This record gives sequence, C-alpha cells and structure tokens, in this order.
Amino acid sequence: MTLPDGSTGGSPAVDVRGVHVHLGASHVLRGVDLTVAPGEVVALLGANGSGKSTLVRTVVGVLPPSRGTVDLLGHRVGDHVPWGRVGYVPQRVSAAAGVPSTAREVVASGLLHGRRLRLPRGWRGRAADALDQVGLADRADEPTNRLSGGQQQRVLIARALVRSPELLVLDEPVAGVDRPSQEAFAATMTRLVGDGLTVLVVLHELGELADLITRAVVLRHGRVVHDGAPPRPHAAHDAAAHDHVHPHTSELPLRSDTRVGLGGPLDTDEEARP
Ligand SMILES: Nc1ncnc2c1ncn2[C@@H]1O[C@H](COP(=O)(O)OP(=O)(O)OP(=O)(O)O)[C@@H](O)[C@H]1O
Repeated sequence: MTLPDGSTGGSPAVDVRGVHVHLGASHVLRGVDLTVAPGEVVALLGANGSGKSTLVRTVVGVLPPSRGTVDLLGHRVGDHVPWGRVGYVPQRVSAAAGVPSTAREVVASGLLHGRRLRLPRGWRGRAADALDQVGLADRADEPTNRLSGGQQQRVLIARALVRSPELLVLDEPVAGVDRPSQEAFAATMTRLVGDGLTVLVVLHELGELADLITRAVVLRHGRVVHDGAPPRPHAAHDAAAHDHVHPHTSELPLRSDTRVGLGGPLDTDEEARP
C-alpha cells in the first residue's frame, strides 16, 4: 500500500513468504521466507547453486513462484508493483550484448519500464548523473563494447540507479570486476545507503561492502539456513604473516543441522553434490 506521501506505511521493502520455485525438474527454492526492512542492506550468501540468483530473480518478478508470495514496497509482485522505484542489476550480463550502444543509451534504457516506452524529459541529465555516480561521467559517448568488463558492469549499475530507486537488488555486482570498479561501486553504495536506499545484494564475499551490510541471509539447497549477523571476515588468509590459529569453520550461529562455510573449507559446491 502506498500512502499519499509516497511512503509504504511501514511495509517491508521486500517480503518473501513461503516461496517455492521449480525450474524444469528441479525444486530450487524450498519454502523461503525473507524480509528486508526499508533502509536495510541485506547480503544473500551461499554456495554455488544454493538458489541465490533464483531467489532474486523471483523477488524482481522474472520467475514466478510455484507456491508462496512476494511483496515489494507493499505491493504484491504480479499485481501493481511500482517498478520505477526498484532497480535490478542481474548477474553476468554484458552491457555490450545486443545492438551496439553507448554507455549513455544503455543507462537511459533504465528509464523505460512498465508501459513507458518513451524517454522522459531530462533523460540526458539523469543518465549523465547516473554515470557520474559510478565514476564514468567521461565515458557517456563510448560504445559499451569498448569498455572493460568492470566498466560495463558499472554501466549496468548506473542503468539501475538512473531511476533513483528506493530498493536496489543486485546479483553479484562485483564478481570478476576490476579493483577500481569495485572501489567506485563501494563508494557509490556507501553514499546511497547513507541517503536511505534499501539493498538486497547477492555476494560471494562481503569484500568492500562488509561495513555496509546490516544482515546476512544464507541459502543452502534452496532453504534459508541463517538470517542474522553478517559473518566476520577471515582476514588476510593468503598473507604470508597470517597465523592459522583460528578454526576454519563458519562462526555463524546456524540452525542445528547445517554448517555453512563462507569461503572456508566447509564451502561446498551444491552443483557437485549428487
Ligand atoms: N533454467 C534452469 N533449469 C533448471 N535448473 C536450473 C535453471 N537455472 C538454475 N537451475 C538450477 O537451480 C539451482 C540454483 O541455481 P542458482 O543460479 O539460483 O544458484 P546460485 O546460488 O545463484 O549459484 P551461483 O552462485 O553459482 O550463481 C542450481 O542447481 C541450478 O543448476
């Protein structure tokens, strides 16, 4: 429900209840509950194949749940979600895929949503501002296929930001991204979160975003096995001076039957399991 002042009246930004998703013959999500309150920055963690991408794609309405419900900003997905207030950065897509286009054009496409097929007034300024937020103000006219992979990822983040979203959903935004792009991304997120942005972000490691994360949700085999404090980073594992005195296990308070390593030896590749 949206109130006259545009707020959601205390509704969670994301409210996932009892969601099951089947993909082909696979029962990928098996009764997931996930709530993200306005202003929270929630990291979605878990081994490869645990269902993280499937969950965020369900959250943004790309995949329909076979059971359960998803509400965004107080609106049921599939109904009347104000998509213009939601930004989504999908996993591993190239900004240069498809027809040749400049960084500005890709970013401007983020202003098209729902039934809006024409760019709104002032789109150039908004696209320039979004590119500036990711440190690419001087590359607006550059064809995206001439940008590095990290810069292309920043263009996609700018495409999500150009809407000035209240809720930003990102699927591994810095995977395989060069160091300057990671730092630019972390600086942008710090500023936006300071302004009240709500974030749900799939990550393999907390990395540069560690200080921003307010809560971590860990998936395993399509179920939530931890929802609470983010894991403490194991500092400098590969540093020469690192002293291996701590136990290499997750320090998370997990449910009794499950232990999840987050980058440690307990980490398993779900796809490798029978
Ligand atoms: N289109 C599909 N059809 C059938 N199974 C699928 C499909 N897409 C994904 N899966 C399976 O669903 C499971 C979860 O995949 P998902 O991509 O959500 O995991 P993930 O946690 O995001 O993994 P990663 O960290 O590798 O991105 C995997 O076992 C995957 O093989």
